[in-house]
Amino acid sequence: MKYYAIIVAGGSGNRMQTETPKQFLLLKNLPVLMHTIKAFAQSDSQPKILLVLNKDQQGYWLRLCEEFNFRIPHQIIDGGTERFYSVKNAIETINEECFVAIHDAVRPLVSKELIDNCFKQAEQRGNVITAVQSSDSVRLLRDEKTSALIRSEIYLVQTPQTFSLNVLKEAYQQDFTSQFTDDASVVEAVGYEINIVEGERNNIKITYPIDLELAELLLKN
Ligand SMILES: Nc1ccn([C@@H]2O[C@H](COP(=O)(O)OP(=O)(O)OP(=O)(O)O)[C@@H](O)[C@H]2O)c(=O)n1
Ligand SMILES: C[C@](O)(CO)[C@H](O)COP(=O)(O)O
Repeated sequence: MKYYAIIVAGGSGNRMQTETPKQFLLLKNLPVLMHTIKAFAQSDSQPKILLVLNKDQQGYWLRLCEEFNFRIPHQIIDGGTERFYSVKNAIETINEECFVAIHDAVRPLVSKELIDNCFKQAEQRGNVITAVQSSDSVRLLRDEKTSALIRSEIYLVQTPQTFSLNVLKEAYQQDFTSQFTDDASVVEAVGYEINIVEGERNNIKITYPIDLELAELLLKN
């Protein structure tokens, strides 16, 4: 079976509030995005890597690759205005039967073991997304009233999210809605059940400044 990894790095990082988009910030002296690509390149699955980048940032990325002597092969795809369109652009370039892991560039601590497990489980079950059970109590706020949810039923979703290419091609024909916050929600909307595999607690998404500080602490030397 062939494997692909779509690494989405087409965002502008508004919540991070740094001039340089967060995917290019240094984490232990290497841009965040390079850590992420390295994890996929080191996996046994050896996926073909598609990197989605905003057109305006592609030149900057190529200069970073020179500066850091970063030689892992990857194909650059133009980003879209929403994560949905960034993923869609990448899917449209793939034309062979395969399994595709979609991963946020800003989750640089993903392990190669988790990546390999996702490809293996997706082949067995059709699709698989990574998630961890909530360790906090959770409440729903609706119509100004809060109510407790059953914590053991709540999963916090991560990436990689891995699917067969055919399923992704079908799902990404849909029109975008703001409820599509990840790939699982897009695939579910065309009728597929989504399978969960245990994620990793340190597979954090760098969203706010504190997340970068946490990643520095969590990253093994
Ligand atoms: N149009 C977009 C928006 C997001 N992403 C990517 O999707 C991942 C998860 O998105 P998020 O953390 O929301 O990143 P940003 O959109 O950059 O952040 P913000 O929402 O704070 O602006 C990131 O790796 C981001 O680069 C993308 O490829 N294309
Ligand atoms: C895909 C994702 O990382 C799963 O948790 C998340 O939904 C991305 O959300 P964001 O608002 O685009 O950061």
